[in-house]
Amino acid sequence: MNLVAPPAARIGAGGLVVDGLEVRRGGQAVLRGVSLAVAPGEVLAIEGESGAGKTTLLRAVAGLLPHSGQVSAAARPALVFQQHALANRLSARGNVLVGTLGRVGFLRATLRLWPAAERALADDCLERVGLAGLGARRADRLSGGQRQRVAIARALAQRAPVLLADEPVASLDPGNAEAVLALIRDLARHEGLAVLLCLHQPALAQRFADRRLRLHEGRLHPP
Ligand SMILES: Nc1ncnc2c1ncn2[C@@H]1O[C@H](COP(=O)(O)OP(=O)(O)OP(=O)(O)O)[C@@H](O)[C@H]1O
Repeated sequence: MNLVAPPAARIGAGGLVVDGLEVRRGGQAVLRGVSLAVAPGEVLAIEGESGAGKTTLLRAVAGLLPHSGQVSAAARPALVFQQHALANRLSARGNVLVGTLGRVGFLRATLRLWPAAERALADDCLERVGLAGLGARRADRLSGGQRQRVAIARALAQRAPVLLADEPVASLDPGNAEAVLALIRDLARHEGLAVLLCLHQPALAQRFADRRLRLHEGRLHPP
């Protein structure tokens, strides 16, 4: 087993524990018994060359890929992707409200009958990511950095205890990349989120993550 974890006492009810994760894609073993743990308030960065299996790891942890092994989290993790995956025609607030779908229900969401409390939460999430006042702006009229902040606000609106972020700054310029990673780190610290993120750039991982691991040949190693 490839167990790389902080002291067990640090993993509270809100953290993430992955044990013996195995995933095959296209007939090949991509993950071969990956185990890790992320405590609430902690940022764990996964590095690795292209094709190492970083996206596969996050998608399996999110329950989006068939796998064997155990994934334990208090609730379904929230996901932030490299390409934001925002609905362009919706406002920033509308995109954040999508994060509340699990509570509000598809029918009310389709009719845009969002409860006042969820609208207030969406505005609060936008404020927490530094976008107060931009709630009404269409997503396709936001900058790349602002769009990634909306994606993070949408994840916050899910109220998930675990945030999975796949190359969240790959499409951003260096200044925006640092600002978004600082935001993710601060949200972990102040709101107790357990954050598992994939990053290409070791220098950024070194600056913004509490711990780093490298995925190589299907297993986790020290960086
Ligand atoms: N849909 C798929 N079907 C079959 N094999 C796949 C599929 N998606 C990815 N793979 C393979 O799984 C392996 C891991 O891919 P993955 O996308 O997880 O790597 P990655 O580390 O995220 O790469 P990158 O940094 O380039 O995004 C690769 O060998 C890839 O070719």
